[in-house]
Amino acid sequence: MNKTQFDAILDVLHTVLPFTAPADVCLSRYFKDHPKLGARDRAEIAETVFGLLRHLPRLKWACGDKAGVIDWMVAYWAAVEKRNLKELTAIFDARRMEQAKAYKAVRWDEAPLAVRAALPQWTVDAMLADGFDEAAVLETGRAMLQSAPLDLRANTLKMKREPVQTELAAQGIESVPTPFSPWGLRVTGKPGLSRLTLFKEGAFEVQDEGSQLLALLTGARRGQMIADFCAGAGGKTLAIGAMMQSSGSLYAFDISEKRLSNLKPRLARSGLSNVRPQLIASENDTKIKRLAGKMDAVLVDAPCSGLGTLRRNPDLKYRQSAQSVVELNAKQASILASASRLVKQGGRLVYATCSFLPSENRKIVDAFLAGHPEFQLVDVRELLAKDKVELALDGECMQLSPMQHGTDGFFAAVMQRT
Ligand SMILES: C[S@@+](CC[C@H](N)C(=O)[O-])C[C@H]1O[C@@H](n2cnc3c(N)ncnc32)[C@H](O)[C@@H]1O
Repeated sequence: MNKTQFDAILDVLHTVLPFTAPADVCLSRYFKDHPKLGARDRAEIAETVFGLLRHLPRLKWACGDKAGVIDWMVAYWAAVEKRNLKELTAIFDARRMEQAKAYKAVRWDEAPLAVRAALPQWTVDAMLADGFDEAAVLETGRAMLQSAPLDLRANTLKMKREPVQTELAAQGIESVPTPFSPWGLRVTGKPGLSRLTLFKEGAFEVQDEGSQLLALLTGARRGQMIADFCAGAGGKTLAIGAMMQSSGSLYAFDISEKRLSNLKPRLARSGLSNVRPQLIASENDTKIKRLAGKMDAVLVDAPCSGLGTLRRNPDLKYRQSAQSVVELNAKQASILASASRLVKQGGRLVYATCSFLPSENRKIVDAFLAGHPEFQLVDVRELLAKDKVELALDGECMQLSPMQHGTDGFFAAVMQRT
C-alpha cells in the first residue's frame, strides 16, 4: 500500500459511499479519468474498495458511530485483511496506528447477527421474515463476502466448449469446464478477455454459470418461438439463441433502450440472426398483446434486488431497502402475469431472479399459480436430469447459491400452460 493508492481509494470511496451510482460505474469512471494509474495500482484500488464495501456493516460496528471513511479503511486493513501493520506506517500517523492495533483485537463473535453476516439490518430482517434461520443468514452473508469466479459460456453456434478451452490455453489462459452448465468454462484468475480475437469473433461470452442454467431451463430448440421478456443487455438471450441454433424467432423485450442497445454489439459478435430486440413501454405494451398465445417458451428474468449477486455487486445491499423490495414485488407479479399471456398451450414459462429472498421468488410464483390455474409448476430437477445436469436442489424450484453451487444466487421456477 502506498500513498498514491491510499489517496485514490479515498477519492473513489467518496464517490461510491453516497450510493447514488453503482460502485463499478464509479470505479470505471475514476480509472478513465486517471489513465496514468498502472495495472497493480488499479487492482489494489479495486480490491480495497470492493472489500471495504463487502465488510462495511462490520467496519461501522467496530469503529462506532462517529467514525468516517479513513477509520473504516484502517479497520478494514487491520481487522479484516489482518495486514502487517508495518505496511501502514508510511500512510498513517501514530494515533491511527494505535487505532489499527485496537481494531486488530476486535471480537466479531460478540457482534449482533447483521454485523457477523456483514449485511445491513434491513436485509437480515427480510431474510428472517422470509423463513431463514440465524445459521442460514450467517452462511449466506458470509458466502457473499467471497469474490466471484470468472465464468464463460462457449457460443456453440460458433465453437464448442472444448476447442474454446484449448484456444484459451494456447493464449496462456487456464480454465476448467463448469460443473453444471454444458457450455461453461471457469477461468483461473481474472485475465483480460475482451482483447482476445476468440472473444471478438464471438466464440464465448462472459456469463455466470447460474445465468447459463436459467437459459437452459427454457428448453429452447431449433425453429421455436421464444420470448426473453426482460432481456436487458441480452446475457440470457444470447444463450437461448445459441440453443435455437439461430433458427426460429427469439423476441428480446425490455423497457430500457440503453440496455437493449448494449445487446447490439454482443449480438453482432454472436452470429445470431434470429433475435428481434423490441423496446416496449411497459409489460402491457400492445406489441405483447399481438403475440399472445404464440410462444413455445417465455423467460421472465425479472427486475429484482440483485442480492444474489452481492459477490460481484456488494454495494447493492446498501442501494436496496425493505421499501424497494416491496415495490419490486409488485412489479415482478405484474410482469409475470403479463408475460404469461404469450405462452402457447403446452408452452413453458420460466420465472427467474438473481435474489435469494423468497418474497421475490417462490412467493411471486405461488401467488401467480393461485390466480392462473391454467399453469402448473414443473419440477426443475426432472428437467435438469433430462439435460444430464446433476444439481443438488431442495425443492421443485431452483435456488442456486455460492456456498452450495459456486454460482450467484439465482432462482428459477418453471411452469407449463396446461
Ligand atoms: C435482471 S435484469 C435482466 C438481465 C438480462 N436478462 C441478462 O441476462 O443480461 C431485468 C431487466 O428487466 C427490465 N425491465 C424492468 N421492467 C420491465 C418491464 N415492465 N417489462 C420488461 N422489462 C422490464 C430492466 O430494464 C432490466 O433490463
